[in-house]
Amino acid sequence: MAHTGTAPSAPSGPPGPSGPAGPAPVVEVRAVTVAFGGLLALRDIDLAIARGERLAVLGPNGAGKTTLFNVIAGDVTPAAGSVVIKGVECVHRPSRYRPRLGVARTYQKARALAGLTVRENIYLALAGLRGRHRPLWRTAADRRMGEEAADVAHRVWLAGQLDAAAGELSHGQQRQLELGMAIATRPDVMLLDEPASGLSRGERERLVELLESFDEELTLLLVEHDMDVAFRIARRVVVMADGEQVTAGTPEQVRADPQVHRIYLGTEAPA
Ligand SMILES: Nc1ncnc2c1ncn2[C@@H]1O[C@H](COP(=O)(O)OP(=O)(O)OP(=O)(O)O)[C@@H](O)[C@H]1O
Repeated sequence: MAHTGTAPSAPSGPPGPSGPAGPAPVVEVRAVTVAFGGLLALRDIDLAIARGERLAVLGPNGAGKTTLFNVIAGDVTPAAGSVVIKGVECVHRPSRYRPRLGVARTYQKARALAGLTVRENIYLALAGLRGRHRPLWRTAADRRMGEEAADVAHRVWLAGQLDAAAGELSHGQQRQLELGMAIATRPDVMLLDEPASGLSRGERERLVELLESFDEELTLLLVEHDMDVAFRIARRVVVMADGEQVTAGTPEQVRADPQVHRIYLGTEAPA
């Protein structure tokens, strides 16, 4: 079985319900196998994520990172295994069920509607949270929604852009809006799909600072190609290759692991 490590708050004992080993993980992936035809994209993967963890999944192309992410997000149903979120078995529940369990995700490609303002896009996320489908002008007339939207924008450093069209924002600001639309759903767990992709160096720096500013109770799982970004955000890093875990540990441990250098970077670890 490919163990991808145990959450730091539950250092001993198998992943499972709350007990002497510590609080139950907020997300548990148990013995998950995903097959695409004859290809095993994930092989018997276990992963336990504690509340408030900052976890990055790294690995070369085709390692299975996105597939693991999609299994947790409910976009891929495994051939075997289970996904338990806050104690609820949800491997066969579709992705639209995840927000009810406090799980939000971001996408590599911006999902915000370019013709709407930052405020209006956040309204859409807030309305989705409440399961309401009502015209935007009615939402805009709701003072409490207005205050909430302003608060969300403030939390993702877009307070000054509330009335700007999403399509006119810089790439980095669009990523901030994407995070804001996820934050608006008041998640316990945020799944970040390559949050740094396509960003300039300065924008990546800002992204790291923004993610570090989030409430420490918020659990972050990111799949990221940019090792620098991943190592700075994550407190634990899981490295995958060929659908299996290669290693897991703190960024320092993973950075120094010769296996990682061989398999992931194709080089030897620096002396
Ligand atoms: N929908 C699919 N149908 C068939 N094969 C797939 C599908 N999705 C992924 N795969 C295959 O599963 C394996 C794992 O892919 P996955 O996208 O999870 O890897 P990854 O680590 O995210 O790679 P990358 O960094 O390139 O995105 C790859 O061999 C990929 O070609």
